[in-house]
Amino acid sequence: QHYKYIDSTRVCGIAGYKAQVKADSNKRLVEIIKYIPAIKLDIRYATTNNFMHRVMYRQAKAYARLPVVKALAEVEADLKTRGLGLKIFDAYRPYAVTVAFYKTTPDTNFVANPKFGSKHNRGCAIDLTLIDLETGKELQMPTGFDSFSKKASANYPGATPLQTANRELLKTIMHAHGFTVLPTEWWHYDFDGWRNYQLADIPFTAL
Ligand SMILES: C[C@@H](N)C(=O)N[C@H](C)C(=O)O
Ligand SMILES: [Zn+2]
Repeated sequence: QHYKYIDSTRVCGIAGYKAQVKADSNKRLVEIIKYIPAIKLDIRYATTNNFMHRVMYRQAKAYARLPVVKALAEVEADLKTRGLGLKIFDAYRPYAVTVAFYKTTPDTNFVANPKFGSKHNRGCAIDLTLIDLETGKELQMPTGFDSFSKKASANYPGATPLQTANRELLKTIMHAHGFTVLPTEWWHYDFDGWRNYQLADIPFTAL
């Protein structure tokens, strides 16, 4: 496979991925819901309700590397004691989708540069928010998902006290379990060990 923005040796396809998993089973991309059954999914890129206004995924599924999902399970357990849960908007994202995003929205504050790829392409980034377990409703945050604006900044100072408290609670719990927030997007978290995982361009249907 030839890529416009990156040397193709830096992006693995299904054969390379299978070889990596054979050598190290922690490299597996696993379906998050199989490990965290109570998690809610709203996979926007499998719908037209996203900034591309196009269906980008053929399946509404969320995958991530096994250690990422184990860390997320700890987050979920921690939140459960507070009556809260998680809703996922996106997780592993094939590299080709990042390229498509960048072609329409070449703003690297909000869309990864395909020259470097996204942590999503490594199966090491999650876009998510908090929900109330009793009502199933999202907690109020400063903006909606993929609102590409200054208000989406992880430290935006102008949100209401409730929105700020919710955003900061998410940040505190995610940071305690090995994730770091993206400064420009309150909903995007990178797994701290992301360097150990290669960029991948494998459709969900092949996993
Ligand atoms: C597109 C948005 N949801 C996102 O994930 N942005 C970051 C910067 C990325 O593409 O990695
Ligand atoms: Zn993201």
